[in-house]
This record gives sequence, C-alpha cells and structure tokens, in this order.
Amino acid sequence: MLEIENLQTGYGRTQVISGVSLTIPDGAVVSVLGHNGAGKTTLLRAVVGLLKPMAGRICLDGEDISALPPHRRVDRGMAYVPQGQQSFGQLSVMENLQLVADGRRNGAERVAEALDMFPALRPLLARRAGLLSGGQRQQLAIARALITDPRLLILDEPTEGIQPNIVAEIEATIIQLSQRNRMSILLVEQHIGFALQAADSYYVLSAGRVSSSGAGGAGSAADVRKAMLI
Ligand SMILES: Nc1ncnc2c1ncn2[C@@H]1O[C@H](COP(=O)(O)OP(=O)(O)OP(=O)(O)O)[C@@H](O)[C@H]1O
Repeated sequence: MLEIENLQTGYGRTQVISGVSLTIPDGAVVSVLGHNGAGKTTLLRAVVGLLKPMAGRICLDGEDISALPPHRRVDRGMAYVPQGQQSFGQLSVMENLQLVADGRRNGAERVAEALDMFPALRPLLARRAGLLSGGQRQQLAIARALITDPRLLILDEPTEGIQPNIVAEIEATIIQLSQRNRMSILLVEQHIGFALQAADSYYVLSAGRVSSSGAGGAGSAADVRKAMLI
C-alpha cells in the first residue's frame, strides 16, 4: 500500500531523514521505533505531506504522491494522529467528532462506528474535550481520524503519557483495526513490547537512518534492544 523509497527530508537546509526506505503492505501494522530525536515524527510528517522530500519518493498504491498536499493525501485514505492528543479543548467531545463528520457522506454513521471502537467516549459526549484525561483525549483524537474512513492510519506515540489501563484499551483497538477492519497502520511507539506485539514488521530509526528492521512479534525484542543500544 505505501512504499517509501530512499526518503530524505528535514527542516530548511537541515536534513533529518537521510535515506529511509520502508514498506507497508495492505492491512499490515508497521512500527517505527527509535530514541528521542531519531527522526520518527519527521518521517511521519513527510508521509502525510507536511514536509517536502529533499530526495526519494513516497508511493501510495503504486502512485508517486510525493508532491501531493496533505488534504489530497487524506482524500486518498491517509489519516494522521499527531503526538499530544490534539483536539478542540473548548468544544464538547461530540462537537469535536461532528466537525470531522460534517459534510462527509454517511457522517452520522461514521461517528457511530468511531464510537463503537471507543465505547468509553460515549458517556463523555457532552463533556468539553479540554476536561478529558490524556488517555480519553487520545481516544478522541483516534476516533476523529477514524471518521475519515482511512485505509492507512498514521499514529505518533499514541500511548505516550497515558495511564496503563487506557494504554491497554488503545492497544487493543489498534490491533482490532488492523485485524478486523484490515486497516494499514504506521505506528511510532516508545513501548517496545506493544510496538512489536502489534506489528507485522518494525523499523528502528537512528539519526535519520534505518539501523535495524525485521518481522514483528515478541521474538524481535532482543534485536530491537540491540539496535537501540538498550
Ligand atoms: N520544526 C523543526 N525545525 C527544526 N528542527 C526540528 C524541527 N522539529 C524537529 N527538529 C529536529 O529534527 C530531529 C528529529 O526530530 P523528531 O521530532 O523527528 O524526532 P523523534 O524521533 O520523533 O523524537 P521524539 O521521540 O522526541 O518525538 C531533532 O534533532 C529535532 O531537533
């Protein structure tokens, strides 16, 4: 579904990603691991079109989308949930969902389906998003992305700073989206255990390059720790 070929990108003249190649097959979960500052978020920003490639290509279903702006990539089935559980704090949970659903075909249905993935949000629909816990806000952020009916869901550290019981719910939902809904998922994740449990394959980024990659599953943890020198 997505092929990144020898991607180089960064900020201004500063190159952060120095030749990354990565493949996400249809319906697969691909985890990207790496230390702080390795370039994980920068890679995701390039995939969704918020950063231009300095070199290399990004292909979706065989088509080079490197020059497409972010909204055209969303039209083609990409959804991006950035780090930090972003939502409109002054608006209610329902209003946050409605904002994405408005003007979309089957908007109401899509909201209901997103809430089915995160039933814990149902009793909170009237609450201001700014009053939610970090974990609830993350669930809302992913639910908003699901309303766009993505084929490729891109998640930046969805479990960062979240209490363990909600981490488990988010993890279960991600695995369910991939296994039941056949959604492809690109996941940046700090928890090596979850990143590998959920993943069909993994890539470790070090200083903007892939230092290790392989099949997902708990059996790869030793290789990942070695690549990350931990
Ligand atoms: N807007 C920016 N302008 C200039 N440099 C940036 C910008 N954002 C990030 N960087 C630099 O790019 C490098 C990679 O940052 P990035 O956020 O992609 O890393 P990361 O692997 O996602 O780290 P973390 O786990 O801390 O989120 C870092 O050296 C960072 O300082």
